[in-house]
Amino acid sequence: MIAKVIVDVPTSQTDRLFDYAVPKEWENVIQPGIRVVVPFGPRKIQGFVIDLEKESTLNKIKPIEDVLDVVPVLTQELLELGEWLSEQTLSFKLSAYQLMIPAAMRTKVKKEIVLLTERQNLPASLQNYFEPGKKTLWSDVILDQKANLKLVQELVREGLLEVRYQVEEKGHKKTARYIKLADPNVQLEEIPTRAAKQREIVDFLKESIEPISVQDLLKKLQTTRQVITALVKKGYIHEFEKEVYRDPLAGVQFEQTTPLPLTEQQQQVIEPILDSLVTKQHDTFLLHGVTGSGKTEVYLQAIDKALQLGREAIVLVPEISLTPQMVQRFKGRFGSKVAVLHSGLSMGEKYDEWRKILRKEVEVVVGARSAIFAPFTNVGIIIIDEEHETSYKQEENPKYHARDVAIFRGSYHQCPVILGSATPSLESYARAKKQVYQLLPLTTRVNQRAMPAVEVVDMREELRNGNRSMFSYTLLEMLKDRIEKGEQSVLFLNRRGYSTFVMCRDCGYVATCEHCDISLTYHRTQHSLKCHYCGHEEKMPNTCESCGSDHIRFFGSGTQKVEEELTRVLPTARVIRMDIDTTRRKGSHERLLSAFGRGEADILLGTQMIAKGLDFPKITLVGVLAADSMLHIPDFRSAERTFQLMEQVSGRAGRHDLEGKVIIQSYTPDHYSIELVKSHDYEHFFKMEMSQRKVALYPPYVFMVLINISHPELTKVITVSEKIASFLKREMQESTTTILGPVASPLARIKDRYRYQCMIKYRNEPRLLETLREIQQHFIRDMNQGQLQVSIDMHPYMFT
Ligand SMILES: Nc1ncnc2c1ncn2[C@@H]1O[C@H](COP(=O)(O)OP(=O)(O)OP(=O)(O)O)[C@@H](O)[C@H]1O
Ligand SMILES: [Zn+2]
Ligand SMILES: [Zn+2]
Repeated sequence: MIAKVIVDVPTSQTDRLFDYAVPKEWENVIQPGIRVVVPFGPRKIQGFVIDLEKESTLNKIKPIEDVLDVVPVLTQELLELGEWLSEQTLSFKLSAYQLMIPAAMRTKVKKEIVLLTERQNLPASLQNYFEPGKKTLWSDVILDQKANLKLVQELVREGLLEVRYQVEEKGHKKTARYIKLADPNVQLEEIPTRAAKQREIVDFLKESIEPISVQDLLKKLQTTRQVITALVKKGYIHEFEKEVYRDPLAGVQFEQTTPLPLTEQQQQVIEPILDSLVTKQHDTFLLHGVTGSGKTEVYLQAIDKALQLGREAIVLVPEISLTPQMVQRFKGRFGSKVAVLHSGLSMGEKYDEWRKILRKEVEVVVGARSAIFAPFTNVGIIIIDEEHETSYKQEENPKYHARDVAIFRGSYHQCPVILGSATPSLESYARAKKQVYQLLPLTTRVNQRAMPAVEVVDMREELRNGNRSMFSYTLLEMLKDRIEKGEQSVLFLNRRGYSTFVMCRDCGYVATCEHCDISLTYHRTQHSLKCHYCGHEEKMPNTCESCGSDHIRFFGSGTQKVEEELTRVLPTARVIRMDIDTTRRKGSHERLLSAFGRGEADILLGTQMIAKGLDFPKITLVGVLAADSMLHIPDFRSAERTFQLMEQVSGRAGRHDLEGKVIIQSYTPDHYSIELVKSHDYEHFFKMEMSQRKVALYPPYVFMVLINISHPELTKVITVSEKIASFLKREMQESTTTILGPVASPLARIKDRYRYQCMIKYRNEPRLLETLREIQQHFIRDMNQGQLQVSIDMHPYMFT
């Protein structure tokens, strides 16, 4: 028997299956999805077993040296998914598989085998490894006798043993002492009546189904340690170690919630979802529901159905909205059936949550992007909330999009996938229009609550009227009014995109590229404006091309500056500032939000991180300080992002009984992405934006690939970039595919590496993946030496 192994060496040459002999004793034990240690040249390294075969075509193969898992850490589905993912993202198979297992398992920590039963219940040959009070290391058992592995594997399956990583962490409290009856049928009369306390314990244990921890028992029965010890000595009860998970939410009380009666619209959208669940059909739904329309309740009830059918649920939410408020809603409905995965967890906590999934101790996982790889085997529904969020795309290798993975898994399990958003991505909405996805609209807020009234303030006008402050008269008046009434306000400042573009403060004019319809970027060193798509360059103007004013300059200020200004104009206002600086420490994000929730501040001032998920009844005013800053990022999605963000921020106001009001300050109030927020008209925005994309040839009309080339020497970057561009021009279909560049990247130098990029726009290019692979292969030697980097991003979201 031989095993086909992907080894832990991330290079192109080793990105293939290697053959290793399976030792006789390990046949039928080693399965696909198990990790092994194999000799590789002079070293011993880890690898994933992908497949097993009768024999090898090679005549000399080395044997597997050690086994790292008793049960596969990757299911058959995940093995196939990894293969597909590495093809689609042009990355190493190894990297794809490593995405799917928790970091704790990739570190070099020791494993121990934990006894979950009495020693005498083990086969005789294993008993000696388990001395009372001593830890049993995996390596001692397995490497001693190869045949032990098979035994251990069986015992793990039967639940008598468990293999556990020793992830050492601060505050690590992994096990507790537990007790249970030695003989569940013990007669109470056997214990002398004078030992009343002992009788009480035995009586209690006879009644309880689950083992109880010593600590809990002491508290419950008001008894002492001595009584327990006496019972253990007499052999009536057993004391043992039991794992307690590191629970990130320990101590947090979740109020149990029950399904709400659905509104008519909610009823209409849930029906097709339940249909596809029951008939085991893979459909992708786009749940387009305005802010506050009750999408979450639809998710909850659809998940409920999946669980009733004995299937599992995966829910993705953006990292930024994985707040206790969000987690609460899932834990409140499904309690301990929910595992939560997000980047705020420690390595050990993540490992614990992941194991709960693998062992089927939970049925629902709520998590950020990587939770899409949850090792469930009977998935019944996959939900991606806020599907338009770009954080669902991973920006490092493998550069995958969680939506694509969701659809792969949905089709594997023949189950529905729900993409939900108040402002769907253009790509998804276009697919829904073409009936690739099924559109499910929720057009009104729950209980007919009004959408907030939006007013756009023209900041050019303010300047003309002599107001040079960053707050318009209207916004300032409204803020004062809310403070007087004891209501709350949210002030949103967009930090992205500052000081890359130049704008006329008199007329709002922003210079754009005449070829690409993309904002030009200011380059300080040459004092010029450049296009990062095609390379077009022009001189920095001294006067506005549109109105002749000389008020043409950079734009922007930070949250700290806004806060200072705010306390100057509104000295009595209590302000909570939320930005990267104030939320650096673990837990500070939640602390600030709950302080605001308790009404300890009048104004919440913040960046992107306050744009979504907030559901506070007293927020009646939302102010957006500079709506334009995102609009002029050199990115073809900038209008889409602006509309989405404005709509999301507006959605925070007036979600409950009090009416909401939104003030958007802008230098380009007539731009459709700002103008259309007034009427909350997504459909109209979609039409406008689609026509722009059509003219300029951007997704969803074409697909894109971004190739980034970097090297410490500028000349080398330029030569390689030019070679790549001309190779592409030769290989791709001239009539339907466009190659843009090479051109310096928006961030032209990072960490002393010069950066250039090429872009491909295509509709249908059957040889694309193959050609890109060829490029990777061609520069393999330079790349291995670490100097040159050529990174390929299929369907890119970041153009820096
Ligand atoms: N059927 C219902 N009956 C009564 N209240 C409901 C119902 N469905 C949802 N709600 C309530 O309406 C409010 C808004 O719902 P929810 O937060 O789910 O909306 P959403 O569409 O997810 O909004 P957003 O996109 O802004 O996050 C919540 O307070 C929720 O509890
Ligand atoms: Zn251009
Ligand atoms: Zn002007």
